[in-house]
Amino acid sequence: MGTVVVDAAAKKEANGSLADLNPTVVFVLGGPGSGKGTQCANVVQHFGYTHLSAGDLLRAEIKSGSENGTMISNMIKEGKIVPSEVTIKLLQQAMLESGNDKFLIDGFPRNEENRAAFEAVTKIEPSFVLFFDCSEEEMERRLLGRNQGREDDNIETIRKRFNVFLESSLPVIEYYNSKGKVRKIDAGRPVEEVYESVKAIFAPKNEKAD
Ligand SMILES: Nc1ncnc2c1ncn2[C@@H]1O[C@H](COP(=O)(O)OP(=O)(O)OP(=O)(O)O)[C@@H](O)[C@H]1O
Ligand SMILES: Nc1ccn([C@@H]2O[C@H](COP(=O)(O)O)[C@@H](O)[C@H]2O)c(=O)n1
Repeated sequence: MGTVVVDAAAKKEANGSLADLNPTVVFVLGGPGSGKGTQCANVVQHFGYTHLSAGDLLRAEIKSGSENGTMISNMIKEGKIVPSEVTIKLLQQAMLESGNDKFLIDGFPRNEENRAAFEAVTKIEPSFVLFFDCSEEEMERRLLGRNQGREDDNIETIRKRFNVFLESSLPVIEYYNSKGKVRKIDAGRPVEEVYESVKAIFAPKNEKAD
C-alpha cells in the first residue's frame, strides 16, 4: 500500500464545522451492484437528502491528480478497501461543501475500521442503515451489464469485491442490526418495486412523497 497523505489542519477544521452542523446521516449498504446508487438517486429527488457515494468520491480523487490517486486506483482495481482516513476526509469535505444537513452515505462504512474511525472522528451516529439485500447471481448480472467503463466491473475484481463484502462489510451490517438500526430491503426486485419499499422507510406514515 502507498503512503497516505492527509492534511491535519484541514481535518481538524472539517471536524469542528461538522459537529456544528449536527447532520442527519443514513448509511446505505449492500453488496456491489445491489442498487444502492440507483435508489439513492430516487431518495435525493423526493426527500431532499444529499447523496455521497464513497466510491464516487474516491474515483474523483484519482481524477483530481491527488497524491493518494495511485494508491486509491490500485486498491479499487483489487477490490480492496482504502484506508479510512482518506475516505473519511473526502466524506467530511463533501458534507461541508453540500450546504445540506441530510446525507445518504452510500458504500460506507465498508469495514469495521471505516465504522470505528468515522464514529471516533466525526462523533456522528447514523439515524439508520439501509441494507440492500440481493443475491450474488443478480448482482453479478447487473455489474457485468453496467457499462460505465469502471475498472472494477470485470469478473475477476467482482469476485474479489463479493469476498470483501462477505468478510468485511456484512459484520458492519450485523453490528448495526444488533443496535436495531438496520432497515433491510429485498433489492432483487425491479427498480420501481425496490423504491416502493425504500420510500416507505423515508416517508413518515400518513404522508405521501412525490
Ligand atoms: N432493481 C434493479 N433491477 C435491475 N437492475 C438494477 C436494479 N437496480 C440497479 N440496477 C442496475 O444495476 C447496476 C448497478 O446498480 P447501482 O450502480 O445502483 O449499484 P450499486 O449498489 O451502487 O453498485 P456499486 O456498489 O458497485 O457502486 C446499474 O446498471 C443499475 O442500472
Ligand atoms: N468505503 C469505501 C467505499 C469504496 N471503496 C473502494 O471503492 C470501490 C468501489 O466502491 P463502490 O461503492 O463504488 O462500488 C470499492 O471496491 C473499494 O475499492 C473503499 O475503499 N472504501
